[in-house]
Amino acid sequence: MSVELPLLARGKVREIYDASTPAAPDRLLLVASDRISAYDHVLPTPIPDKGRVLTQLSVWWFEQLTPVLESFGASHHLISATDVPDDVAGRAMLVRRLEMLPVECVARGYLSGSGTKEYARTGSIRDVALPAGLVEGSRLPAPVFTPSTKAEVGEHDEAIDFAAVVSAVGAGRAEELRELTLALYSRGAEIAEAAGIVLADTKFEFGLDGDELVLADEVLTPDSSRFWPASSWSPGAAQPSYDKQYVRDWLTNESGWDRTSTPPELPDDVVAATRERYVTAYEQLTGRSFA
Ligand SMILES: Nc1ncnc(-c2cnn(Cc3cccc(F)c3)c2)c1Cl
Repeated sequence: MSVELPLLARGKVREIYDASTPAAPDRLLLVASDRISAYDHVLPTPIPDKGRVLTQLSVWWFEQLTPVLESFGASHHLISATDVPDDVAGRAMLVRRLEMLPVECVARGYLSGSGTKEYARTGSIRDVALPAGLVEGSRLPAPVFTPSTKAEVGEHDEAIDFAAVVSAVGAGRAEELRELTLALYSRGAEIAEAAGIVLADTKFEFGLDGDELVLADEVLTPDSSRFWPASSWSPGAAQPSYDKQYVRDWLTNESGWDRTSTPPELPDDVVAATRERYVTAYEQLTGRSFA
């Protein structure tokens, strides 16, 4: 793939390019690859169309969430998902370049992953006390804002408390981030639930355009969120991932991989089933067929 623009950053499964021109400065191109990561490793086998499905899902969510953003006097960074280079058609977004805020804005509606461990130790998540008796996969009484700092490439994000957010962005902006994060999550979870998908948690990134708060990055995709099939939701154990479970199960039960060396290639049937999960999630959520 040869996007003839200066590469600014490369994530595990995405790249970001400088798309500014003298006529249109302060623009970036966010490109989603077909790469998939599991157990903190980028796998060698691409999932055909994963980049396109997740990009088109973000585009659709930007449309759905615009009323929530506007109610906060905020906006999103998407300029165009069609005015992009041919060789990344459908899997790239032309966006406004923002001054990114140094906070990963995570909202959790369910107990899972690091949240379960924190709850087991303290009976709460950050500064939010929770009822006793919750287990892995339990729905929380109300969604919780659990911010973290952006880690260096390859490291895990580090949990921070609300006071640290205030230190980073000021009290007013911190409160706005928490309220907007929770409102966007709640709207997303409501739409997902109607489509048979549990949106267990998600991570938003925001930036500033002048003094305006802007929703950035990818939004409510299975890479930035935990998607669980509602039909199999059963608190008390780790919930199956809507999109990555075939890959995780094969890697754990069939491949013999030791989870430290370079991961093996995926078999064709696991690739095909995983592609189908991404397409199905898109079609169930949006009601649109994936071209
Ligand atoms: N609108 C924006 N303005 C300024 N910066 C960003 C920005 C920087 N980094 N990221 C995360 C990321 C997205 C993809 C590939 C990567 F390597 C990293 C997003 C954005 Cl989205």
